[in-house]
Amino acid sequence: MGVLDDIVDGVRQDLAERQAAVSLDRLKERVLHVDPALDPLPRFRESGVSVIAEVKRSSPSKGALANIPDPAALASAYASGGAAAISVLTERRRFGGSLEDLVNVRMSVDIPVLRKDFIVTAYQLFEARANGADLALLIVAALSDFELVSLIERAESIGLTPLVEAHTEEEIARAVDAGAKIIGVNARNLQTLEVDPNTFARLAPRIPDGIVKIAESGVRGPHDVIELARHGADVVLVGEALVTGRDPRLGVADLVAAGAHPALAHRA
Ligand SMILES: O=P(O)(O)OC[C@@H](O)[C@@H](O)c1c[nH]c2ccccc12
Repeated sequence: MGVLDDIVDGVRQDLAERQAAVSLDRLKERVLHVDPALDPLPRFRESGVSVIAEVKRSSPSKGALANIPDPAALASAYASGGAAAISVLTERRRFGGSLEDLVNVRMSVDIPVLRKDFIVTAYQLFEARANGADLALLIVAALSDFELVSLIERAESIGLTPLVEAHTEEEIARAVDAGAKIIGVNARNLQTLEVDPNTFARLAPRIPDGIVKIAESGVRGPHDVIELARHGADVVLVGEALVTGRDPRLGVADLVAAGAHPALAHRA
């Protein structure tokens, strides 16, 4: 069994506890009363590479990365550095996240917020929206085609924008067929946790025009952003380099600056 299956097992156990505590009907009721979701697409489609900055305490590959006593303060710093959106890891066992982190980040910024988790049921989408998320991650490798299509449709029906993550050519085809409007190419293989820095360059040509292309994982700094821009990235999603870096605001600002000149960068 790969790492992904292990993680999803743990996620299902935690989920069962939350489902016992809060009914789906209760969540649906809460969804009716939250502020409407923000649409991230216009900003993602602007010229230049947008940056999604991630609140990430630890990871299965590296263990503890950063303390992050105040995720809201970190998110505000990211926003003032020019982030287009904030990603919040809400998975508890391996990433040290929580829905509370999501709520705190939501209250501190007015840009779109992504719930980054291992979403396998509609319940988690309602949770995401009830707690203020604007986007939700859907990982192709963790879902059947039927689940993927259903979760995309359900997400959109409650105003959540799905970010559909793929790591192989086949997964990209599945994401496209399922109707994804935003595809994240994860350079990390979630079964082995290895990062292949060429993944985006290799797979981006398989993503049809009109679909937003996000390069995820292993982005270390401005140089990588320029390289990914040359290969057609609209957005980069960065966690580790920002949470372990010196200054989150400046860290984001440097990445944004590197991605700001696509006219030059795209001329591969
Ligand atoms: O910390 P990095 O290497 O910058 O990566 C961020 C993000 O891509 C990574 O956290 C991630 C991508 N897809 C995921 C799915 C689940 C959990 C985490 C992830």
